[in-house]
Amino acid sequence: MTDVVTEQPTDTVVLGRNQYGKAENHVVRINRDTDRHEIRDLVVTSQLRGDLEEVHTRGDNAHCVPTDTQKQTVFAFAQQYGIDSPEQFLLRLAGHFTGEFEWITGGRWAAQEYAWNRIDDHDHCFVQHKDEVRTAVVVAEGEERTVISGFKDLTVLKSTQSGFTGYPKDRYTVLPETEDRIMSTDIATRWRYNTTEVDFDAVYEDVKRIILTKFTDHYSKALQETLYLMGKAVIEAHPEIDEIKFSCPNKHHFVYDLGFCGLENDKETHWAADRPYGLIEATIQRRGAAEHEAAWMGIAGFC
Ligand SMILES: O=c1[nH]c(=O)c2[nH]c(=O)[nH]c2[nH]1
Repeated sequence: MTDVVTEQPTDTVVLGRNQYGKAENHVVRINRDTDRHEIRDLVVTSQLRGDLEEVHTRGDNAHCVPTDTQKQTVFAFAQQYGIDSPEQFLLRLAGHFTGEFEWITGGRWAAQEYAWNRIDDHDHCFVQHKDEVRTAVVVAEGEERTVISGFKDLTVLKSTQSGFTGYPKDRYTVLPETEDRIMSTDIATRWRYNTTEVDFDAVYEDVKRIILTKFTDHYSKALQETLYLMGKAVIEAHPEIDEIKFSCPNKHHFVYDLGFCGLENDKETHWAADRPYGLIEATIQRRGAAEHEAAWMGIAGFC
């Protein structure tokens, strides 16, 4: 063991302002009390201030409430008290930390909330309250024109009616099977027209509508199945579209284990992990239609 060097306060430096904590705890709280689920989606940062002099100057952690404890508290409070509003949630955290630890005299608590709207007033399917980014590509070869339209960053979530079972298991498999999980993705899609005689705005809106409605209307056995069903519905409804591609992250939402503090968590409080994520890509084509590899050249991120 190496010698522990404890720095003493000196005449040359003093500790200035400081605060510390756990940043960007992404907590998704589903209220499942009735079949009509409610969702609150917050990214919460907790930082403590107070008598932390010796934590810094002597390496004495007696006053250092771990950032991990701050994180656990955020998830435990989401489960225990729910999330009425970001402000109320942060005030509760502030009250807790300053009340629980007498040397913690203040702090800073911040949140960003992602708002969700119901898809078609659905009970448990939501689309994030932001606009997607629309994309368009035209490729010319001689007289031929090929149009590929699409969008990205259409974020959707179903809080139930999704599972993942029946997959092969080997010695590296730890994932438990589930028949009830959150499924969420940022939909990126592009579709290729077989004609330019199209009301592009109208078809765009209809493809988006079909994709959103399809997302809601089935129990999903995997994101792969849902992408296939969405693509199939688009191809079937639009004879002017021969091919549609998807590139969609499976945005994992892990049920937060709150057993450490005796709280049950029946798929209500989730940690929305940003990385790693599944990446599910697929092309759905009209049977018998000509392929057009050259039109896709230069469009990255789709297979
Ligand atoms: O919908 C899913 N598809 C997968 O391929 C997969 N793999 C995994 O671990 N979870 C999931 N979920």
